[in-house]
Amino acid sequence: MTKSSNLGYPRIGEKREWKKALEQYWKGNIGEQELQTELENLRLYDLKKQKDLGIDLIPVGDFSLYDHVLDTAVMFGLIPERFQHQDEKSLQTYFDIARGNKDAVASEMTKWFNTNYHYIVPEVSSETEPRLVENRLLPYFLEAKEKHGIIGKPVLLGPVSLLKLAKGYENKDFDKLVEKLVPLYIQVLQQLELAGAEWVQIDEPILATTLTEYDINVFKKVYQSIDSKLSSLNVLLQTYFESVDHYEEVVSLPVAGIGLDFVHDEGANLEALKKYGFPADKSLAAGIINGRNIWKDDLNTSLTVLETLRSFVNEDRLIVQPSCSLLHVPVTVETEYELHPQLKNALAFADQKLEEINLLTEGLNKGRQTVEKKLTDQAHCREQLWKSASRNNEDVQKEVEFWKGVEPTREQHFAKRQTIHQNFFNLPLLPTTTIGSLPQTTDIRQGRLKWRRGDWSDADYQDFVEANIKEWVARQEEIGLDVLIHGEFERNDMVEFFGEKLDGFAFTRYAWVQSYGSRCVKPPIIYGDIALTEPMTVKEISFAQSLTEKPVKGMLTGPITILNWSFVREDISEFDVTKQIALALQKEIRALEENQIHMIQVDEPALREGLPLKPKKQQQYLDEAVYAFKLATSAVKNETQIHTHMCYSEFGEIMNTIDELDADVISIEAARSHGELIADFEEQSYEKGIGLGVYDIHSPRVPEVEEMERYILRALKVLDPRQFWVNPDCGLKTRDVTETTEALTNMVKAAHHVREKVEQKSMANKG
Ligand SMILES: CN1c2c(nc(N)[nH]c2=O)NC[C@@H]1CNc1ccc(C(=O)N[C@@H](CCC(=O)N[C@@H](CCC(=O)N[C@@H](CCC(=O)O)C(=O)O)C(=O)O)C(=O)O)cc1
Ligand SMILES: N[C@@H](CCS)C(=O)O
Ligand SMILES: [Zn+2]
Repeated sequence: MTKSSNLGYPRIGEKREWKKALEQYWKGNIGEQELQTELENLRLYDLKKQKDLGIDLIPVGDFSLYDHVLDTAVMFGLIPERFQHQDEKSLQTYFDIARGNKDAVASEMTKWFNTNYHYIVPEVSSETEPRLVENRLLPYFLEAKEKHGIIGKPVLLGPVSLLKLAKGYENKDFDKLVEKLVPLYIQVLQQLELAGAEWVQIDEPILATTLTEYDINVFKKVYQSIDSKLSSLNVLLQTYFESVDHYEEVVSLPVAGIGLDFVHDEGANLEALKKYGFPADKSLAAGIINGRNIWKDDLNTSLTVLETLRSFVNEDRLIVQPSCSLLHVPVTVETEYELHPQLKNALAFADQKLEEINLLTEGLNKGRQTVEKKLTDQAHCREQLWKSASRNNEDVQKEVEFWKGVEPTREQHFAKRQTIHQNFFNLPLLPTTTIGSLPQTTDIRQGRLKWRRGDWSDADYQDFVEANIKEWVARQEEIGLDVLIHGEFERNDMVEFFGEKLDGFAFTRYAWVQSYGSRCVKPPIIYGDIALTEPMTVKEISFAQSLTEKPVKGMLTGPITILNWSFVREDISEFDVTKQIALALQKEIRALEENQIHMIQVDEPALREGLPLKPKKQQQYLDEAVYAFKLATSAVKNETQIHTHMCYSEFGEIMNTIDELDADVISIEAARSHGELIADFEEQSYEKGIGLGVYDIHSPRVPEVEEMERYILRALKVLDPRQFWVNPDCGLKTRDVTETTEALTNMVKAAHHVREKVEQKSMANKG
């Protein structure tokens, strides 16, 4: 019999119970015991649901109190030195590493491969001595067994991926560190074996990236050692997000099962399997349902792929599963009462995906005819949406066609624009600004809720938003910032907000997905052709500008970020969707200019995240990203200064692309990654305006003036003061009013101190 399996279930709960419990705990409103009880209830509910949905191999230990990479690091004693004096098993230490405390900065946070999920980067030095602090999988395994009679499949991030994702050690010490970790992994696995586990899923997502022969040899050694120490426990080596480059070697690793993604990378894993076969003594866990999108699957095609796989793999050794953990999709479509039925019928979130897996497994085990009717019904639901009028907006399609082959370019080169901007804005050296959002307090979110529920009229809500803008324009002036922002108070999220305003997007009520820690996002759904029907941001930004003599930066989200942070239709290319978004933004930018907004920031924080994992696909993606950004931003007047912003990714390798965007100023996160980005500018020259974040906005800690001064001075070792801007790492929506006011006041002081130093130096040089 073929089995069904899941790789990971969303941890946040149907109504974000997880997030609410965590935040209540952090605020001190509930204690640790209450938090743990709340989370246990949630876990047990989710386990039961998966069991009821008919899943044979249910993951345990995929749950986390913050992030699974942090869990694995802490479990093996990979605790940053600055937290080592704290109790290594305490919840306080765990959360402090993730969030920082008043004495110590948090660990870096970065994107989990090409997703909008962020993990906490483990800090490992060449001298680190890992040790098993506690086997955190064991209680999860026992809980599932005792409470629901489920023999769960513990999930664990593998040692090679863990170290590849970590930072702080020299490459030459990689082997040595892996060797130290392996016996600890073995201990964990042996304890699970003893407790009765039959399968364990070891995630090695790094196998879907490009690795060297050397790395592959490390894999061989690691899994050989693990295999030699286990007797009954079956190791399932799990890969996801792309195909594996070294197919033959990967499937030959000494493990009981291999998990492969049969959804992404245009069937490359399937091709490799057909060419090289699959070892007869291993199980194949076939990732056949897309864990990254929310569309109902084309089950007919998937069943055909599975039937092909079955001709290579014995039916008892075939496992049907999603392509990756369901962490990246919302929990259930059931509660989306307000969606148009045509759209709702075409959607599958985590629970519906598990139903699809069950159905495919049944189709394999009992024959296609037993599920034929359900397959036909599902195909019909898909077709209804596919051929709907929303996908046929002729005006939009003609405009996209018109731009084909046209290279959008600004009228003047940067050097000329720079002079025009200097005269136009007359900003001081090291101008200070922020990234766009200001604190989204409970008061603001409650106000929006009242408006959405109809307790407030549109006019009430508009007055409320304007009152906040007014208060904060005054506060920004008082603090002494040079370039102001309106604060994004009217926005629930930087992508969802635009999705709500543009044609072709649908938005949901509960379809949340974890982004980092307790923070969630509700990606809008791009189901049709995208069009701008009326200006989206002009009212609030013009209002802010009317209150001050200082420039107010208009604030938009860029085409690639809107694309990457939405769930996207699959009937046309992503590039065509991006161009539709870019053309809508082009119109919005024109409207802002017509309303006297001369500085416009077009955020692209997801540009780097979306970089394909396979190098062969990267250049095309980057070219398309540049094209879309320029399509949105190039048609502006010479005096208009275009800004962009990026955060929480590795930027070194895309510096050329950043330059090609031709934005006049870019602000990039740098402080949370502990200043690492500055080194990239030692190797590469960059001439346009740039603000490297001088403080981490994800930590409640308010940085001192001197600390930020040091950041600025460090950056000025490699960047010219005439190009440098002073700003935080990212938007301030997650911070409170006091923290924000204090931190920005300190930031402005730091900028002024350095400005004076630079001016004195320049005078001295002239003298
Ligand atoms: C910059 N980042 C973003 C990413 N992705 C995005 N799509 N958006 C981003 O901004 N990826 C990279 C980073 C990740 N950073 C963040 C930062 C902050 C958040 C965040 O704060 N998320 C909020 C949800 C925001 C939101 O939509 N809020 C709604 C309110 C929804 C709600 O909870 N309503 C309640 C009632 C209101 C209440 O009582 O508070 C309800 O319906 O019950 C709004 O403002 O209207 C979060 O809470 O997690 C995300 C990513
Ligand atoms: N303008 C946005 C960018 C976040 S990446 C903000 O400030 O929140
Ligand atoms: Zn940002």
